[in-house]
Amino acid sequence: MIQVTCAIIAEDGKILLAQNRADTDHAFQWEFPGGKIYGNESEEACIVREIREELEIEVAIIQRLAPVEFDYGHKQICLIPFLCSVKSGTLALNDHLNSKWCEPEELLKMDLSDADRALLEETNNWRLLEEYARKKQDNS
Ligand SMILES: Nc1nc2c([nH]c(=O)n2[C@H]2C[C@H](O)[C@@H](COP(=O)(O)OP(=O)(O)OP(=O)(O)O)O2)c(=O)[nH]1
Repeated sequence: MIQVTCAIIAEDGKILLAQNRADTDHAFQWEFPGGKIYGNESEEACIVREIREELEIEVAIIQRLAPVEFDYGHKQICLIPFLCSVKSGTLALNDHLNSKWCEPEELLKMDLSDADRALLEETNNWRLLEEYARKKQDNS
């Protein structure tokens, strides 16, 4: 089972999605940015590193949500989501084709990777994501 962390980054009531490049496993699909845990790296160190590498953004971790296990047939992943806020940086696309800030409801209309859809279908994850997006709107 491949351990993968992903960041649910909220700003102004919206959540950041990143689109996979054509040469990747889930070409053109949208995902929460993140990546595989290396060696004995902690989940938290992994997500902070991945977002720094991929998007040139420094994030603060707000909360770990429930991981989902997903079987793609040729690979099994455990996707570990973290609610995150932006500390600093300007969004760059070092690894992705595109990015999009989405209202929570809009996320569900996107062509998401299957594991990400499963993650959002967990009622508790969805509730916490919506609450967090709303809070980030009120703060802005
Ligand atoms: N980053 C990320 N990967 C996801 C998500 N959903 C999902 O099924 N995946 C899959 C795609 C890949 O098979 C795997 C993550 O691999 P990756 O290529 O993003 O990780 P990485 O940056 O560490 O990759 P690399 O060093 O091997 O190139 O998990 C998601 O929301 N975010």
